[in-house]
Amino acid sequence: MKKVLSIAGSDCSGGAGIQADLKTFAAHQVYGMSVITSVVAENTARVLTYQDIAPEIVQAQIEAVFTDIQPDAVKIGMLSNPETMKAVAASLKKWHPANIVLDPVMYAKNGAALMEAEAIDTLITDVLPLADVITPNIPEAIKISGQEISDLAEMKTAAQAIFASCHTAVLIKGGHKIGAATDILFDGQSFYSYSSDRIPTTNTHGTGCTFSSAIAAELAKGQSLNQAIQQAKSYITTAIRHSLDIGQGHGPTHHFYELYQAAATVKKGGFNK
Ligand SMILES: Nc1ncnc2c1ncn2[C@@H]1O[C@H](COP(=O)(O)OP(=O)(O)OP(=O)(O)O)[C@@H](O)[C@H]1O
Ligand SMILES: Cc1ncc(COP(=O)(O)O)c(N)n1
Repeated sequence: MKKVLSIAGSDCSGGAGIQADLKTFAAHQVYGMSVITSVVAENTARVLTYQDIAPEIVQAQIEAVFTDIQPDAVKIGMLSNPETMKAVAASLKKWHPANIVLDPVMYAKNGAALMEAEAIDTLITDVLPLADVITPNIPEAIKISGQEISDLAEMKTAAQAIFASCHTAVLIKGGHKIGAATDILFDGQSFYSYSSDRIPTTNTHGTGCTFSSAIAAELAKGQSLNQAIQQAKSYITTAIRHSLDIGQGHGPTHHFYELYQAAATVKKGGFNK
């Protein structure tokens, strides 16, 4: 069985962070592991507060995993401060795992900050270059690139600018744009586009976490980056289509193996909910 590690924050309400990642891994039938970077007191509507795990404990968790089990892919989510970023970067340099997918989490769906504003420089210089692909949403891509993004052409320009600074493939997610949910990948040479109709729902808590974990699971299974994103795009679209009306804010995406199978069928053109 393929093994995938998530290094991310904990969402006690179960929709985003480590909890979404482990559910996604289970649906993909890969063995999931977790290194917790921060404990976030949050629910579908708001973030109350969070407490970061000490950097040496983050490193010790990574050490515990890698001295025993070699992950086939690593997904990285919430890293709220420069010290945690540096600790994770040092561990990645030590163990140099294959297939690192980094979701540069800055805000929760409701707008609450999950990364300190001054950590952006460390993110860009120390962490992004270690990933194989990064998956910013539009507000995150604006912060990283320093460019405005209001349409697909500007998504492409921003992806090129981000690639120029970190030499890592960049997948900018269009979930925050009006219109179709179109994501753009720039791998340093070519652009690829992944699109689905926008599903009319506010139940999108954890979409970014789910998508990046699905990409990591597919890379662990040996798919190319383009294939992995195609499969993961079908999975996130299906998980949003079946999202749950739980809680008073943005309900969570839904995960189970049958959804993964259904998503695989969508890709072949046969599944139509
Ligand atoms: N309403 C929607 N309908 C269809 N696809 C969507 C919708 N919202 C988001 N997506 C897709 O979900 C994936 C995650 O994108 P999104 O921009 O929501 O990530 P994110 O903002 O990082 O998520 P989060 O805020 O949960 O961290 C992308 O493939 C995006 O196109
Ligand atoms: C621990 C953690 N990590 C990431 C997110 C972003 O996900 P979302 O924007 O869907 O709330 C989150 N809310 N909590």
